[in-house]
Order: sequence, then structure tokens, then C-alpha cells
Amino acid sequence: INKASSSSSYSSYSSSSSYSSSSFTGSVDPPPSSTTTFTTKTTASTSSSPSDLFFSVNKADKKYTEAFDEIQPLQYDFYRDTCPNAEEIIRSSLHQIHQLRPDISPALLRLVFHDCFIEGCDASVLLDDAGGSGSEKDSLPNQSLKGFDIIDLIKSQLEKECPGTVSCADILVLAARESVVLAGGPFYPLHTGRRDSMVSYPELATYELPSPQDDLSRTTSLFASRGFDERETVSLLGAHSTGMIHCKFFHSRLNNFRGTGMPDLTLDNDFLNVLRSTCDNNQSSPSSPLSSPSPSASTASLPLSPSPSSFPGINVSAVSTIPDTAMKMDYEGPGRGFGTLYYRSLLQGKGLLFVDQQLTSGEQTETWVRAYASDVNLFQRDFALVMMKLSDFRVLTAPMGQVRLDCRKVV
Ligand code: HEM
Ligand SMILES: [Ca+2]
Repeated sequence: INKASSSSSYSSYSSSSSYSSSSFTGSVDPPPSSTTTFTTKTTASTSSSPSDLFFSVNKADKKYTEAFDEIQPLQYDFYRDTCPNAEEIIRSSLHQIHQLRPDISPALLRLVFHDCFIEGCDASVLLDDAGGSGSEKDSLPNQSLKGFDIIDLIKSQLEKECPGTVSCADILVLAARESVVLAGGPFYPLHTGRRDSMVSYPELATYELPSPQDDLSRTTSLFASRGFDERETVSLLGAHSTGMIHCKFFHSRLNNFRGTGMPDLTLDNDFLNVLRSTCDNNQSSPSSPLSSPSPSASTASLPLSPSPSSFPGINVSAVSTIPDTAMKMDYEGPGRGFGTLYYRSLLQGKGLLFVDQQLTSGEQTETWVRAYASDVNLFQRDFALVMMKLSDFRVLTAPMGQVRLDCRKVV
């Protein structure tokens, strides 16, 4: 397996993390109520980026010592000579697509998370099954992923402009960045020069991707094993400020939660009723009964971050452009934005997924939920930093990996 790092480097990456908040957006002060220490994030840094650190960590890794001298670092504007319009093509394509299919931006953000979490940001999630050995995209946690067709579209444009040059892994992280911006989140700088994996990891995707039913300790340990501390985990989940969620992912919380015969008691009562009526109304659709075990069965969905103050004004509208989402609910209310509302909803017991709501059950994580609920700038700054870290996680660079010509197939 052609990877530039070993799993043993995860912890070194985390514990010696020296990429600094201050190098990007100014120093990060703890919120007044916080008891967390910030030694890793506020320490002044001589390393200019997470990827620099990544390479210094791996230089010490004997397994890669021989090949290491050849391994190229990620670079700022890697395609400046070979495909100078690459980033602009990705940006403008996404803006155009967003006009027609606004559901695609959140889908791409989710896609990059599911790629980077499994063996790093190497576009492994985009590979189709070849030869019957399975693929990540067919694994259970990935069956509701969308946006593969959009990546294909962008890739085909880039292939016309500069054949065989821009990797699918770079397309994915750059597209996700645009998606964040389109959702009202922060812009963050990204280095490029990632290469694509030659392998798909269906088993890892099945067992290592977090589940919406996970409790806090499972979630924090999955993220910690990839070098993300609790603060970073809470900020990453702020991605749930945008997009849709199908009833099937939270339906078990509404009536018979974990066999208790009762709903999940951490759910706010009014909110519970809204969720019940939304999901149960849509159960009546003959083509999509919620009780069916089919993955595409439950078609009702909600914005991940509903405005808590606007339940009476829910506007339910059919969205014909989203084939696997029959209903979209638009909550209109004051203060809609990327970040703050999601965390405020959690504080009010209005998290849609159990895994989201769990963030308020731990001392450290709850501190961060409160901090982000009240300080959108803090959230946006942390979110930008953690997306940079995620996007640089365990990347492959030349001479490792390859640049695929078709994102679904190894060359
Ligand atoms: C504990 C970790 C996480 C779990 C269990 C989780 C689970 C889920 C689930 C079940 C959905 C609903 C999918 C659907 O209804 O089709 C969803 C949607 C989404 N997730 Fe996560 N997620 C996690 C973390 C993240 C992270 C770290 C990101 C990005 C940085 C992210 C981005 C998104 C986005 C943007 C959507 C909306 C997708 C759309 O509208 O198409 N998630 N997530
Ligand atoms: Ca991957």
C-alpha cells in the first residue's frame, strides 16, 4: 500500500502539532468559561503548515527513510506552471453548479470528510469497485454520499484544459473549500500537490467511519486516533451547519430509543414533535416508507441546523432536483448562519443526530459548544484551521500514488 505515513504517526502529529492559530488569523484566546489549555494551538510555530509538520514527523519514520528524500511536500499553488487555471476552474464550476443544485455543496463537504478520514485525503472514496474486491463508496456508511458525478464533471473539464495533471484528491479538497464558502463559512488557504491512491479501503470505511448513533467517547476516540483533539472535533462537526439529513438517521430517537419504549430524553419536547410530524408525514409516501430497511427508503429530511426560533414558520417544499431527497424543509429565522445556530441548537436539545447532541454531554466538548454558540468568529477561525488540518491529513505526494485520469478508476 502506497502511503506516505504509517498509523504510528497519527499520535506524533497530534501531540507535537505546531501549526499555529496565530499564523493564520491571530491568536486564539480561550473563551472565559473554558478550562481547556491551548498549548498545542497557541504555541508560536516555526513550521508554516500542518503539511510541513507531517513531513517532518514522517522523516523520522524508518520505514519511509529511504524513499523520503524524493517525496515532495505539498506546495502553495502547485499547479501554477502545469495548470494555472485549475483552482479557478474548480471555483467557477462549483459556483455554477450551486445555482442549479444547491444540495451539492454540502454533499461535497461531507465527501471530503469521508475521504480524508479513511487513509487520508487521497480520493480513495471516489474509486469504483474494480474486480469485485469492493469499494469504499459501496460500504454502508458511504451509501448516502452524493456528489461523485460533480467531481467527474469538474475532472473532465480539467482533463480538457490540462490532461493528466490535476489529482482527484486535490479536486476534492478544493471543491470542499468552495462548498464551505458557498455555505457562508470561512475561506481557508490550501496547499496542493496531493496524489491519488491506487487502493480503495472498503473494510476501513465500514468500521472506522463514525456512526450517527455513536456516543461521545466513541466519537472522540475515532477523531483522536487521527490526531484531532476535542476542540477540533467539536469544530469539525460544525460542518453540520449546512446540508440535509434523512429521517432514517435520527428516527430511532423519536419513539423507541435504544429499546426503552421512549424517545431520546435529551431531545427537546417541541423539537421532538416537529421531527415526528416531519418524518411520519413522509412515511405515508407509498414509494418511500420510512420503516423499510432500504437505504433510500426514508425520504424526509431536515436542514442539519434548524433555526430554533422558527418552528412555526416551517416551509416544506418539494425539491425535484434532489433525486434521493423528496422533501426539503426550509426554516426561516433570524440569525441563520454557518456555525452558531448549530451549536445553539445543541444547547437547546435540538441536535438532529444523536452524535451531534452528544457533544453537550462531555465537560470539554460542551465548553466548546458554548464557546462556538456565542462567538461566530471563534468558530469560523477554528473551523478554517481544522479544515486545513483535515485536508492535509495523510496525503500522498509524488512519487507516491498517481494522478488518475478518471476519478473512479486507477490508471
Ligand atoms: C461523528 C462524525 C459524523 C457523523 C456520525 C456524521 C454523520 C452524518 C449523517 C448521518 C449525515 C446525513 C446524511 C444524509 O441524510 O444523507 C451527515 C450529513 C452531513 N455531514 Fe456528517 N457526520 C459526521 C461528521 C462530519 C464532518 C467532520 C463533516 C465535514 C467536515 C461532515 C459533513 C456533513 C455534511 C456537510 C452533511 C450534509 C450532506 C448533504 O446535505 O448532502 N460530517 N453526516
Ligand atoms: Ca481516503
